[in-house]
Amino acid sequence: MSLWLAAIGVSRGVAIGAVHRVHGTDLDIPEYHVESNAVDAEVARFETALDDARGQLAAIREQIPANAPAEIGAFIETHLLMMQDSTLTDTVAALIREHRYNAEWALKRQAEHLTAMFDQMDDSYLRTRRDDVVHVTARIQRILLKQERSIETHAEDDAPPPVIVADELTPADIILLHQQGVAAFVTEHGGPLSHSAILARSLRIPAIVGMHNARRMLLDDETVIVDGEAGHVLAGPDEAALEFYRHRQKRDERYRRMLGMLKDETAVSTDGVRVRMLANVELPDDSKDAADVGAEGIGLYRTEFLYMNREETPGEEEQLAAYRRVLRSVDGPVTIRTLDLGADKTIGRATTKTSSNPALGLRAIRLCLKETDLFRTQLRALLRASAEGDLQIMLPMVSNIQELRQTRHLIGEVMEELKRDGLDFDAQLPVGAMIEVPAAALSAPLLARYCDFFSIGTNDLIQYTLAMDRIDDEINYLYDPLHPAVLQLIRMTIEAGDAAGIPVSMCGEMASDKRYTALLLGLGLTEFSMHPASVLEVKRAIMSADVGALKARTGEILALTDAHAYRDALDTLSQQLAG
Ligand SMILES: C=C(OP(=O)(O)O)C(=O)O
Repeated sequence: MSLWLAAIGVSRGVAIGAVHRVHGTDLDIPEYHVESNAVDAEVARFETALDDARGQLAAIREQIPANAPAEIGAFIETHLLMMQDSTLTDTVAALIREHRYNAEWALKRQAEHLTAMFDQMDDSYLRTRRDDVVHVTARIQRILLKQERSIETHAEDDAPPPVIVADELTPADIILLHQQGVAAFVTEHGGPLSHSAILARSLRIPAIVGMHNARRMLLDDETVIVDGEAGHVLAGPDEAALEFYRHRQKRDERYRRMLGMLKDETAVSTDGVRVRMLANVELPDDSKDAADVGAEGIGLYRTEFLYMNREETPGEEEQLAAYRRVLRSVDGPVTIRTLDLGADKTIGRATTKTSSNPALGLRAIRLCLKETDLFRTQLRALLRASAEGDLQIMLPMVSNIQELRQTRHLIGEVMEELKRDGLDFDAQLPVGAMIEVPAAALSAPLLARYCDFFSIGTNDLIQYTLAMDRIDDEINYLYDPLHPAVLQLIRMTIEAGDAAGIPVSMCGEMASDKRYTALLLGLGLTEFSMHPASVLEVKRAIMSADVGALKARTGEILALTDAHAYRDALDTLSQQLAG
């Protein structure tokens, strides 16, 4: 019998594959004592599980394709090393012998001890090793509990592609799983604006979040259809459903081919307004996708992904090579955002303190201005790369002028250093700010004095304006790009940019959603940046829009005070080009 489940679709497309449940770190660990004469066998059981876990990781390491980002290998190496560490291995064996604990319980006790120790450490790098302990012990626990259905067991050629069903997936998990050829992701938690969802969209992998109890309802290896647009999962589909969705896959493919014909067209509205179409990229190699859809440049390169899944932060030369790669792969300007760490994006050598409210804590530009060595290395690499192409530096989470002044001062110092070192850079390279907190939008006319451009980050702007956590699926209903407060802030930012004569683009997810294209054009936006998968679709909407008419209509709508009339009119306007 088929089972129909619904949740939040966050990355479009249809996938047909076999369920592969990834058990998280929330395992139920049994506690019991083994008989005295069974202690040796219990230790052996633990050691076999440990060996299996090492074997799994070694096998995954072998499967990493040659073109995969280097950090994926480093991430696996760290876990392998940890599995050889005696504080984990010998101590667990000793606990089994001493207390006659079952292996799972002994491992749990030692993991708790280690994580508590890491939590208390003064060194932020060591403190964050706790996550590695949690992940490594969960892998061994899953083997002991026989709950491990690792993705490498699906490696046979004719096996259906795996649909990963998990409690939640970090951006690092997504990168890792993508390398292994997954068909779709379904998670119990997460929201459409989580970085994992954004990553799934840019990798064009259908994904659904917020499907509570998915791991209970779906069984390993059963066939499922994932509709990433509607947010539906159909388990155990009959032949008619399979036929319907195979047809949908073909239709989607035809639609993509039709859009492909727009690749070399310029985005000009029916009344002659020229709009610039830029792409967002997460990894240097993604810029190839941007070129494939004819993007006119990169509007947002999220550099934090260079820092993930690895022990050490990337050095100047490595960053320089990555930035050069992006610059070479696209024609047009490349806007590189400085490190935006914090909240749902963390790195192995995380530098953030554990904060009770990470989204409001020491993150992004705040963190960079505190950890200036980290920031200087990135600025040196960025400035050196600027000698070779049209590069712009974009600062995340700016909320006051002081941050811009400090950064500009630091850039000046780094330029002096490079001059002394005899290294080239573009002394005129544009430096701009993301407008993603309400304070920045409200003070945009002032910030504009220190910025060469603005880019509106609607993902965070909506989160901070509406006081809703972008990764919390429980309050996803509050996520509303059409909220009057959000639209006013967008409008103010565009007007401030126009008045100061600096370009304003939008790189948040709102720019990539064709339902909002008409509204954004009506608000005066002329630069859109989005993941490559949406560029052609939004371009198509722009090419059929009359911007003059939309501006007049948008002005009238925003002046409405009747909430219902406002909402209805906006919905109509939003749908106008979305068809
Ligand atoms: C583009 C944005 O940044 P992030 O990487 O945080 O999604 C945004 O906030 O809109």
